[in-house]
Amino acid sequence: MAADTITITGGTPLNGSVRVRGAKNLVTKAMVAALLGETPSTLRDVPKISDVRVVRGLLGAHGVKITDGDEDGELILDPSAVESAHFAEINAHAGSSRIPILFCGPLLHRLGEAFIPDLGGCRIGDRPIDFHLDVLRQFGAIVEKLPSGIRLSAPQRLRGTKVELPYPSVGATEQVLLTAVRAQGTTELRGAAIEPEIMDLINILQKMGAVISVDTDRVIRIEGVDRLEGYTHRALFDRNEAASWAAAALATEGDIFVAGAKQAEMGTFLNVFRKVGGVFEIQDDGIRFRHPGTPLNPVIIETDVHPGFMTDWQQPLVVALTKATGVSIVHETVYEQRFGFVDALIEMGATIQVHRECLGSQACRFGQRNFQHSAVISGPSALRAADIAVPDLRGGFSHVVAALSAEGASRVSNVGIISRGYENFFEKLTALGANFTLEA
Ligand SMILES: CC(=O)N[C@H]1[C@@H](OP(=O)(O)OP(=O)(O)OC[C@H]2O[C@@H](n3ccc(=O)[nH]c3=O)[C@H](O)[C@@H]2O)O[C@H](CO)[C@@H](O)[C@@H]1O
Ligand SMILES: C=C(OP(=O)(O)O)C(=O)O
Repeated sequence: MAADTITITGGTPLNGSVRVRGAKNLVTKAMVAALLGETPSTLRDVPKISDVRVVRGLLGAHGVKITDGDEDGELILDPSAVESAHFAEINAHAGSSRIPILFCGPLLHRLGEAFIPDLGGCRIGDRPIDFHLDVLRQFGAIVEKLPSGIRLSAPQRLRGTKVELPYPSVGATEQVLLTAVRAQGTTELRGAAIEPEIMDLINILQKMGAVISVDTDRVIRIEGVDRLEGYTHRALFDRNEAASWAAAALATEGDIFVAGAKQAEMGTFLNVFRKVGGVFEIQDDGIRFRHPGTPLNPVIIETDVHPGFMTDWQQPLVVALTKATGVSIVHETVYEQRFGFVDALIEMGATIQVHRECLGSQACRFGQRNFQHSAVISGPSALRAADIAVPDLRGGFSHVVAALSAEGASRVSNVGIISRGYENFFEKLTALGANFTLEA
């Protein structure tokens, strides 16, 4: 279903079961890693989301042959005929994803050149790529800013280096990993991000023949090798999707079993879910999340890099916090502009104020810089229907959940963006008993 506007009649709790497959934030990078292998790779549990389609198109434009395997969600990626692609072709495929920047290291190793297209991704801050370009330069890449975009070249083999990131960026850490594994010599990365998706990417690279050790205090050491093989891997589950459905269960007073969710990668979320009053049951094949049937509690949260409270969990949870009795505070420390989505919630009757100050125990990078990055949510509020437009992926999920928990019929436009990160979103809503119609 490709409809972009949905009419939702709220008031029905979401009850039932949904299954999450491989994480958007791992699967797409695993697909890029296949470029590094001399032999084909097999990736399992790949969800049908638009970010996967974008990366598939971009790999195809570079000569990678991708076929579906026998199992549903299995991709075979054959990189034996990798070739350069033209700027126009790359830009045409780059779409709404941020992943194209991660092609740089593998393409520099294989072809000696790479182009960086216009990047997509959610507009929740400036999202510069300075860390990426700085580390690529440190490996020996030449970065040229041309009128048509950024071209990178590696006249000689890239060399291992000592890198220290100013902030534990997920993407820049992956950039270092995907570049260092085939560079000459050892790379030491300090200030690395250590999100579970990064650890799973390291698992994949190790299967390919890489030598990577994760030390204490955000230090990762990579010993470059001359050759990597293809891998076979089942992707880590999408903990961000799982957290979204958990928040939806709370906001709609429902009960949702998320098949495929696992405790280990969700510990920080589960603590907060419990503090809000949510009830969860860890089972062998998933986690059941439900509303307690009594009023929800307010909480104070600061988003942070792993093992902190993930920023991508914040937006869906805020909807549930509009229903809690008392004042909740969310201090967003990862992105400077991630509260645009609350305007729609306010229009629907939520009481939310957004502040420039750091309302938390840590002064973050955005304090004193005029970014509205702390939200104060006072509840409980009975939300009412409105006509709203989805601003970004998680904001979109939140808007849909707000409409599902509101009284009356809401019209939510631009819902197509939600397919960037949620597989079979409308089918899942139907399975959970949501009352909605899609505009043709
Ligand atoms: C596809 C993917 O995996 N997306 C995830 C990834 O995004 P992404 O990899 O883009 O996020 P980063 O961790 O790099 O960004 C974190 C912060 O660092 C800043 N920064 C980053 C790079 C840079 O060169 N310069 C710079 O200043 C960003 O503007 C942001 O404020 O990690 C984020 C943080 O967990 C998640 O919210 C995204 O879902
Ligand atoms: C911010 C997100 O993703 P991206 O980096 O792909 O925009 C997200 O998944 O919430």
